[in-house]
Amino acid sequence: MTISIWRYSHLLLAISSSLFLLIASVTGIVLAFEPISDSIKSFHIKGSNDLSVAETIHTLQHHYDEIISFEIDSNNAMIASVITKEGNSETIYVDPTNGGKLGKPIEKATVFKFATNLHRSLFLKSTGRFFVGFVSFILFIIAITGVLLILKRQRSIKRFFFKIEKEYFAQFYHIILGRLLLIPILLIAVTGVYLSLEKFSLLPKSTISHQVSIENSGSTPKIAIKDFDIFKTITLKNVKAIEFPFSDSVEDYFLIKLSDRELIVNQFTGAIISEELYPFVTLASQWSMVLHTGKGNILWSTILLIASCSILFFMYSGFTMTIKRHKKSKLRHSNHNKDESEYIILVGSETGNTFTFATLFANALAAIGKTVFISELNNYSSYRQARHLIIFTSTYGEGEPPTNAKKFEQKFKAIQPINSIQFSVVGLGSLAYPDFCKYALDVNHTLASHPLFTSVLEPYKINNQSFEAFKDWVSIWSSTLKISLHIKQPQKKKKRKNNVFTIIERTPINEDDTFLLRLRTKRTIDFQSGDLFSFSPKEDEIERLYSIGKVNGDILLSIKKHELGICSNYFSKLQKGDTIKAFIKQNSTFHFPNIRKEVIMIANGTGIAPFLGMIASEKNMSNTHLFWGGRTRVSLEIYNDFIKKEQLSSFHTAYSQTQKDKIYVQDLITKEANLISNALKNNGIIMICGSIGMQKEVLHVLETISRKNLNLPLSIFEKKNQIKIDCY
Ligand SMILES: Cc1cc2nc3c(=O)[nH]c(=O)nc-3n(C[C@H](O)[C@H](O)[C@H](O)COP(=O)(O)O)c2cc1C
Repeated sequence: MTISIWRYSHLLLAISSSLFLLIASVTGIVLAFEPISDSIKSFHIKGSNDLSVAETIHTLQHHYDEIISFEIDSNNAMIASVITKEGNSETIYVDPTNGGKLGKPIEKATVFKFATNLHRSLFLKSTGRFFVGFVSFILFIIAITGVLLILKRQRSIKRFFFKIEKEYFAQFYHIILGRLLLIPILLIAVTGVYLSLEKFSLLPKSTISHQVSIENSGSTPKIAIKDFDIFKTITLKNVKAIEFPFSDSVEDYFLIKLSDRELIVNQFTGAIISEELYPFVTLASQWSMVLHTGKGNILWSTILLIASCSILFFMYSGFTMTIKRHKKSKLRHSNHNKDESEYIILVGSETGNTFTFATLFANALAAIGKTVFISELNNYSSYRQARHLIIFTSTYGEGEPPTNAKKFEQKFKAIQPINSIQFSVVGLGSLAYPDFCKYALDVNHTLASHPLFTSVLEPYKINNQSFEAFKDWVSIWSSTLKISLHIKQPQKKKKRKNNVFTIIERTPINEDDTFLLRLRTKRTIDFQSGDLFSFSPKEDEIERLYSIGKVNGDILLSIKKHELGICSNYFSKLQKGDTIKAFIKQNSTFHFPNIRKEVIMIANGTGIAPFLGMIASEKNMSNTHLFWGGRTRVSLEIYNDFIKKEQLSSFHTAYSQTQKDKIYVQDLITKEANLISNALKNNGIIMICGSIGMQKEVLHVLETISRKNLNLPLSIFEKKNQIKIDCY
């Protein structure tokens, strides 16, 4: 299957460096604990950072016979090399406030020594160091290609942190963690590369050469060290190390290493003999070390720890995603070659889901003895025996083709068909995106504009990979072509963890064969009205989804019993106290808006269920209007208890069977054109729930109103997510 260049690079680099990344991240996890452990055992004395160098030297000189040097470690503790009054030479941690000995420097723990060597050089000396540096560079590229993939998915930089549609655990958290930990991972990679370049002396020279000023090099006027101006102004906070003069000779001096510069100070007069800023390369090395190791900063080392763990997770989730995609996109072998086949099936798919449908369809045709050829849209060609072309394609970006369909249009223009062909296009997409199945519509348009291609059916759109909708299309297509097709069930999905729901109330079945179920579960589940109740009956294990109303924490379902409906018949027999196993799927694109806006709720039949929950949960519905279409007044009765008319701004009903002239919900909308156009203009939300037929009619009316009253196409408001749809 064709995959985009960025996904390909991301994957290839991840696979090729996986072993090294595994070692680097596991040792990185171990090493992240070192700064934490060091800081717990630190000899840092609180408040000592603010002592001046003058005070500190004065205190130490009282306490020790001679001071050779001292340095401040990454945890702000002072290590000094001294000669004690007893004449012993020692390197010890001292308390700068009183000069007292605190302890001896602790040797690095064996586990950290081992992890450091493995992390830095894989115990392979220079060769290993080179590999580690190179893998850091690869990690950097993996992170950048990851960013590009997220940008492609989110469609703009502005939307980088916008919501991600959850397909499955590995995919969702790969993206979520990738966004959250992008900066630490980039820093780990860049600093890793920098430190390796430094080790191989590939960076510009970073040593300082001091220019000694002659006029400050004399030994007069002699001043006590504690009175040196420069020592009085520098506090320990800024000091990295100080080397004391080797002898009383005027050529020997204090060497002061600060965080950004080095100073040479006359040991008699306290005058600055030389002052040099560190070059950028040295500062960058210091920063790289701190950022790469987290030394001296527990918060940063904790972030590094999380980032190292996340790299392991990315490896797991990345491979899971790849295997999943590969499995889905594996094309079954066509039972005939392209020039022998009567039925040509072409697939446009980015992440493999569309292949599942196309393959089921191809199998069904092959099962009744048809010659079938199935391939990717990019492989479009001429087909000697073809009579039917069936295209299944998803849509990406802003109505763009998936990667394996990008060349289709160009090839279609270039290749002359041999025979006249009947075609059908099935779009797989999601209503969560403004350009729902747009690419399928484009393909349909391209085919329709060719004289040798004849359309069998209107292009058909499938939302969220609905198997039900797919089966509907197969049945329409096959009855149009007078073929009897049997679609075999897809492979059973891994069982999800169902919850047990108890029926706590039900209404009798009314004259429209509709009834309400109220369900409760013992476990606390976080859900909202508009989410979906997922139930898979034992008979076929195919998932059915029902829009939920949430009423006082219970689930309210409105169900219409269909003569042959496995689920609706099963539900219709459930009595109070019965239990069923199901789970709740989040459907955040159909939640009531959080921000107070005008909301127009439009439903027909059982589509009212989520709105009943919204009315029950929302205290303030002063800006909310409900439009509902049913057969008769009696149809409304089962819902009456939940509709608080006085709470709503307005409630409009359309009964199709009550009067001679049928009135549908779209007729009510036409009548209230001003209400609708004002809501659209003022960023209000229109929510539609119910049958696909009603959705089509309502959208048509909304389009007309929008164009007439606002002079704008409805797509403007669809793009701004002002139209929310949950129809089936
Ligand atoms: C990043 C991204 C962008 C998408 N853009 C659209 C879109 O513009 N229009 C649409 O109808 N569906 C869009 N979808 C939904 C997919 O087309 C839908 O999930 C489809 O079933 C995926 O099929 P595939 O796995 O075969 O590619 C998008 C999905 C993703 C992840």
